[in-house]
Amino acid sequence: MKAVHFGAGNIGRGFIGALLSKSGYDVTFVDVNAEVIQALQEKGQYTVLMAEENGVAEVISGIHALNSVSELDAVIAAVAQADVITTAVGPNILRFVAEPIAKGLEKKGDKQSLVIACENAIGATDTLRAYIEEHVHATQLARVLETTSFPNSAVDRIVPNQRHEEPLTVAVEPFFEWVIDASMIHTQMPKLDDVLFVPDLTPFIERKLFTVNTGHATVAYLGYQKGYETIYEAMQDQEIVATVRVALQETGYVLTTVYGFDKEQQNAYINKVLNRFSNFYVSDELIRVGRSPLRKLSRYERFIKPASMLLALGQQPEALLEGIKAAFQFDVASDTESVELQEKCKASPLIDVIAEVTGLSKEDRLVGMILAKLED
Ligand SMILES: NC(=O)c1ccc[n+]([C@@H]2O[C@H](COP(=O)([O-])OP(=O)(O)OC[C@H]3O[C@@H](n4cnc5c(N)ncnc54)[C@H](O)[C@@H]3O)[C@@H](O)[C@H]2O)c1
Ligand SMILES: O=P(O)(O)OC[C@@H](O)[C@@H](O)[C@H](O)[C@H](O)CO
Repeated sequence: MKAVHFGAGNIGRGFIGALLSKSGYDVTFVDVNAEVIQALQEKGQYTVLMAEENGVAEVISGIHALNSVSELDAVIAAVAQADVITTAVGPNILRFVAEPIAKGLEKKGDKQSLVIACENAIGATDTLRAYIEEHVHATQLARVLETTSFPNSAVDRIVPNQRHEEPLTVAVEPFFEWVIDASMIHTQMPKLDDVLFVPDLTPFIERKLFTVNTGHATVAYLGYQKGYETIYEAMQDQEIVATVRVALQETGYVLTTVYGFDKEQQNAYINKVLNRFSNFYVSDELIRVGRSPLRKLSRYERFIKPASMLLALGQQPEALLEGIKAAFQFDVASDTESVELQEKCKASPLIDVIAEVTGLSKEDRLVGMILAKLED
């Protein structure tokens, strides 16, 4: 069995590539980062460390790697031979990896394969599939779609930015969850150990995005305002913990009401998530967790979608608004989206910026509430 994984970064090496390898796949990483690719090519293996007391180290071996810029033909050939093609590059990068995937799928003949985007976004594989379809020749499209499944998925494991003496080593939290929408697989089911296949992904991805990621982003933005550097540090601040807890009660209300998740189980899930954020052995910079505020403040993302749903259910978002306010004020010179957001806020009336960034109309109640909060 062969797998090609685009994105040899934190989650690529620390979770998806490792799980594919442990499930018996011959894994080829594809990345634009020449240093990482060269190191993987030279060593053919790397270490995954569990970020916990006396955490074990696992060696992931037999790894191949290709540079997606200088070895494009080989990337396309690898995709053509792969049973499973995955990505963890960031939602904004999917458009760039679509072409080599499309060219590989064109070349594969009648081989069955799966393409799965492992990104923090609702319908990420749908997005990738749409880009891929733009690059597949019209005469090949029907065959490619017949022989390829494109299931959406949700991935959960905190893997911070980090530096080790051995640069390929990656420390990860022990917890992990990879959920795949089985109803979107019409080809042969893949062999993926420790993956949960579900008949409908929507509740799972929304529960993950609106609990883990809403909570994480709330801690990051509030923590950044208070001058902390890491999630762990911010989680020692009881004011922040209290706000994030209320924010997760707000999203929890949406999740239990709309998807029927059991209230007790949702509370246990929230507690577990907050414990994960408090892991002393994970040093996760607020700047990583808050990265790309324009994406995080967009219509179907971790703040605006649950806040809109809460309003539609007749409840008022309070703590979510605190997080949204802090996100609008996230001012980090190294983050291009943060810089763009701050420039927008200086150049245009706030109500226009809020409507543009959130994708809501200026008349929307939530826009008015965000404006009032920002002017508070
Ligand atoms: N780190 C986490 O805790 C975590 C957990 C769950 C999901 N995710 C999701 O996984 C995705 C990746 O996040 P990450 O934290 O691993 O980021 P990362 O920056 O560590 O890794 C992304 C990798 O993609 C590579 N890349 C960029 N452009 C590319 C291209 N055109 N072709 C091939 N590779 C390219 C980068 O060089 C980098 O190595 C994001 O969607 C993120 O939301 C991250
Ligand atoms: O990757 P992002 O930018 O969507 O969100 C930042 C973090 O919240 C995220 O990477 C988490 O660590 C991860 O989603 C945990 O599963």
